[in-house]
Amino acid sequence: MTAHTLERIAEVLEARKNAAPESSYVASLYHKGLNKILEKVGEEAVETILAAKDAQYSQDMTEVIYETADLWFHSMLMLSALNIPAQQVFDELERRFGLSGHAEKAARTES
Ligand SMILES: N=c1c2ncn([C@@H]3O[C@H](COP(=O)(O)OP(=O)(O)OP(=O)(O)O)[C@@H](O)[C@H]3O)c2ncn1[C@@H]1O[C@H](COP(=O)(O)O)[C@@H](O)[C@H]1O
Repeated sequence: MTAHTLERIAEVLEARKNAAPESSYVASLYHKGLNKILEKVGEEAVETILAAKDAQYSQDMTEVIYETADLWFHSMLMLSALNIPAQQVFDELERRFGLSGHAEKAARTES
């Protein structure tokens, strides 16, 4: 996957806003509403954490990769439901690129 893949997913999520709920998983979640989408984000976050915990002992990364993909996908769906362009998150990460986390936190707490 590249950043381009996330951009393509964002485009599909936007297009699904006009789709019938029974025709698509994404459309069905839009139809159920933001609370259901947030529930899925929470569920996928927990599943990712559990998979990561197991992976450190088993050294099998398959599940953690699968669950992280679910988490990223549902997080993008959350942004889309709130009409936040995924590009704004890409821009924020780009802005932070090369900036140490410690320096970034110091800049935030000074202002
Ligand atoms: N990347 C994904 C993607 N990742 C995960 N999922 C779905 O997310 C769900 C994950 O939920 P769970 O693991 O809890 O499984 P579940 O039991 O099916 O879910 P629940 O019934 O419990 O809600 C599964 O149904 C997956 O199929 C995805 N569904 C869609 N996409 C992308 O979105 C596009 C549009 O999808 P549709 O709207 O369905 O055409 C697709 O072409 C993909 O690119």
